[in-house]
Amino acid sequence: MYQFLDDLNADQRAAATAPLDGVLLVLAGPGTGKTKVITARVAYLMLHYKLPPEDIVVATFTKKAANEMVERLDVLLAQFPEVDHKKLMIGTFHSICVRILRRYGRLIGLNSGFKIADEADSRHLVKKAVKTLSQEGVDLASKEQDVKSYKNYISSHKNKAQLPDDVPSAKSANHRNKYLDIYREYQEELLRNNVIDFDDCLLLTHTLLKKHPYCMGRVKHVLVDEFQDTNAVQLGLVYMLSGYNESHLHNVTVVGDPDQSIYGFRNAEAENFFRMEDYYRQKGVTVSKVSLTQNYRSTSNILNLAEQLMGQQFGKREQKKLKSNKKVNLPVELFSSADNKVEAISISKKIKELVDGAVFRCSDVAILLRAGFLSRVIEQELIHSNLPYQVVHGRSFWENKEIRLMMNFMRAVASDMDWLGYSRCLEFHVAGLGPKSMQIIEDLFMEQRAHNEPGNVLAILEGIAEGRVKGIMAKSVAGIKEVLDIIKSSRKLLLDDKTEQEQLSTMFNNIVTKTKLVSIIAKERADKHDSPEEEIEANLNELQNQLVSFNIQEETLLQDAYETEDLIEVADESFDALAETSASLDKLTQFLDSVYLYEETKDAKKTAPKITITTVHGSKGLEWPVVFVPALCDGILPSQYALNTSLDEAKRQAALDEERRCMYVAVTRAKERLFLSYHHRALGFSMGDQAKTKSRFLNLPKGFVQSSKAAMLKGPPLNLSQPTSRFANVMRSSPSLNTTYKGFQPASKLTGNAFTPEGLTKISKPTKKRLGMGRPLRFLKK
Ligand SMILES: Nc1ncnc2c1ncn2[C@@H]1O[C@H](COP(=O)(O)OP(=O)(O)OP(=O)(O)O)[C@@H](O)[C@H]1O
Repeated sequence: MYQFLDDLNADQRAAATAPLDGVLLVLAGPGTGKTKVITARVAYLMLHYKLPPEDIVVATFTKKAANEMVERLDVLLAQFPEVDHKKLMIGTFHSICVRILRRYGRLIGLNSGFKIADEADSRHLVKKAVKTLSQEGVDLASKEQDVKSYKNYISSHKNKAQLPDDVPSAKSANHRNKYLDIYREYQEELLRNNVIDFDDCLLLTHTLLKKHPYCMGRVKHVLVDEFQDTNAVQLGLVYMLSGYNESHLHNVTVVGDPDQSIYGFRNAEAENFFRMEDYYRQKGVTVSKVSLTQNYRSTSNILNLAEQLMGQQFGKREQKKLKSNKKVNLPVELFSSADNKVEAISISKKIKELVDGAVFRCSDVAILLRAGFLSRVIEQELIHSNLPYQVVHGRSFWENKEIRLMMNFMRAVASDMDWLGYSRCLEFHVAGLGPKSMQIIEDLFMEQRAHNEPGNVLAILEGIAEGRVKGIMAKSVAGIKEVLDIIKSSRKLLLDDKTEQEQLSTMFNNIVTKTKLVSIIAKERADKHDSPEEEIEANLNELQNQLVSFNIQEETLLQDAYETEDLIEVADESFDALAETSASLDKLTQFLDSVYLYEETKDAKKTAPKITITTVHGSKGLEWPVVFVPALCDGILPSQYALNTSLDEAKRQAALDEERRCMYVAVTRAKERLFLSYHHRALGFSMGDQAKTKSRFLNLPKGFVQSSKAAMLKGPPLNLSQPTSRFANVMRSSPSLNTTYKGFQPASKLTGNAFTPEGLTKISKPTKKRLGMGRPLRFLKK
């Protein structure tokens, strides 16, 4: 009927074309085409059942997955120009919720110009809540560790859809729950500061839809990808989004694989499949299930190993019988090395062998790591071997000081209501601005907020600059004037008669230059590096790239006039409050939102031919012909936490099961070749070398892997004093160290460093040092 259905096998087609009404659960193993099916189903819903795209909600696990789905739809629907799939409400749960809150948040007292709090904001506000309660006489510990446990308490309740009043102990008057007091005070702080935290994106939408379900009353179908990683609030959101439109009640499609549930630390619950089934059956809704067993990705050796691994699971699990369609079936290789450096050398040699044999290209290869810190030693060896690679960033990139500061300056440029963003800029840039002066400014802002105004930090700072506020030292007033100049001049640049990309990049450079960010942070790091500018500039270039190349998400669903009169009023007020002065400012705001929602904007698969290094969590939903999973040692995979004997048995087993699923996700990314490895010593830790043992997950019966002892470590010894030009070539191709975007001047140019749009001209000592170059490696000295 539709050509795209011809590309599906019978089970896949049954899922894609299932009846519109009712609940469809697609439970299937890795590589069985779940993504393909959900995409085809969306197309089918629009074409066959004529559902308007703006009435369909599609929740994906990452922004990347949403983009990929839209691209696939571009192809599937090429012959149907009448269907505008760009209007789909598609994105991560968090981004969909933020869009809903921006539009209707007013109904629950939220200001539409809210910002999303980052880790630092949220920690700061917890500390503030503790301070306020302590001043009221509550005895509270306030060490970093305590703050962390307060945050965990808050987050775990938010993930169960419990606001302070919903926490069970809130109803018992018998004892005072200090944690709950902090939670309550923290929520007030968020509101006072006009920010919401990461968990609130979901929780507040949940609260909104509970009270005002008609807001999203036109939704006709809800689809969720990677359903095994949803938490209780997300499940509740699915119920609500699909539970109001009477003509399309409870129309839901979810796809997923309980074996790939690896977000337990964010309270994801793989049992949601079964909960959902029970919930709808009790409501008398038809629930149908389709399972997919044909695997199109991996060889049978890879599939057998994966199944064997999951057979060790403590928890209940149905056996999977996946069939491979691959003709060539090479063994999975396992090798052990004396230490992590030998392991890294073995990996780069093996990659060279595969690439030189012209069987694979570098872009066919991925190295998947349990934790980001494991990449350093591997990067070093890839550079030595002249192998181009890219590191797909984890959270750590966003935690660099220069990145956090730039983000705060951009937050201030984007909104005058963002006191937390402004306060970090003031702390950084204004000399002599002590806690007392900061308190004066904060009090003025809070006074505005107490009068139900959104708050305007810029106006307060202007008041100070004009001498209308007492108590701020003259030296600080001069600094405040500079901050005002940075913000105002940056905004002006966003209105210049230039392309959007040029506006954003000149705005970015303006902040870098006027704050003297590079030299100030470099000075702070001088004791750790010989010349840290290079690393700071590389990071800033990367941030600038991400900003300029950011893809704005269409918000059509929420801009359509389908609402009742009351809702139109709410939405219009929100729109007025958000009335932006330029498209670039709009884009800046969306970019900031996406970063605070931790949505990686760079696409791992779309860059030049390079080896990908990423974490297992970052590899979800992706596939490569060749996959290496190194450092399979107890304490790494499974992580130390899961081995902690002080945990009670049930918790320890659950943690181990989650770690095992992590390994399952890693190995099932491989299409043709899979290389597993471990080492006996980890070198180069500040506490000294560490002895390591083989991961318990590798205790497999004979025949599943082909073992060797660092057998690949052959060939000429590595020359560690290679000419710098050789490094330069590699550095040029490594975006993690130097990226440029066509059409704008890299931030590094402003400080005249060795970066050029073409790449690095030399590797300086600090970079070598960061990557551990320039000193003989221990194992070679032996
Ligand atoms: N019917 C089919 N015919 C040919 N190739 C297919 C078919 N279905 C899926 N594939 C291919 O199989 C691979 C895996 O598909 P997809 O990424 O959709 O799987 P998945 O089930 O979402 O995997 P995972 O859960 O591991 O992320 C892709 O390369 C896809 O193009």
